[in-house]
Amino acid sequence: MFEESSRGKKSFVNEDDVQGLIHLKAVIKKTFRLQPIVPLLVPRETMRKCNISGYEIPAKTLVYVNAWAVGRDSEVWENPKEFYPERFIGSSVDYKGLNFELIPFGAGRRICPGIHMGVASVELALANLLYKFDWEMPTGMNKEDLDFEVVPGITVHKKNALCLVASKINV
Ligand code: HEM
Repeated sequence: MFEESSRGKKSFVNEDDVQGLIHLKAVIKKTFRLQPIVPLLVPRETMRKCNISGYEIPAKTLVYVNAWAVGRDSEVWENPKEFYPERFIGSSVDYKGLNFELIPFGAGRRICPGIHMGVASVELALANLLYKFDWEMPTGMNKEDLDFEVVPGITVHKKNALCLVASKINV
């Protein structure tokens, strides 16, 4: 992700530096796909009667779009449950609302207006944590012990905190 020789030398990884971190960006996209923060987006109400894939939807029906399920749909994603962020490297699939298979920020008129601020915050925080520290699981913990339980709600949060051991890298 970073050149090992230059790691930790700057005081802060900024937005320009982040643009070159292709692998980090792919990992974030992959995480948005499998663990969307707003899994059912914001509910819609139909304005008039319509037909979606053969289903008659009456006017004024509350409709939820399941972004969580879309991100795991084997009809659009090969091996959907696999941790394989490289699938996004060189791919034009993005989360800006034009590719309906990846909609962690929604799409259309009600797409998240904070998308750029949200992405920049996640990228900058993660890049700086990885730039300054090495990260390990606590002794005795294996990747099989990682738990993905969440507290349900319009936005999801981890049920149990992920505890990791951070060691500041020597510059
Ligand atoms: C990683 C960070 C974020 C994620 C994943 C996210 C995701 C979403 C999603 C999925 C929606 C619903 C879109 C839809 O139903 O089509 C939404 C709506 C919204 N988001 Fe975000 N968001 C993030 C950050 C932000 C930030 C930083 C702001 C403001 C500074 C923001 C403000 C809003 C607002 C105001 C709406 C409602 C838009 C409307 O209904 O017209 N979001 N967001």
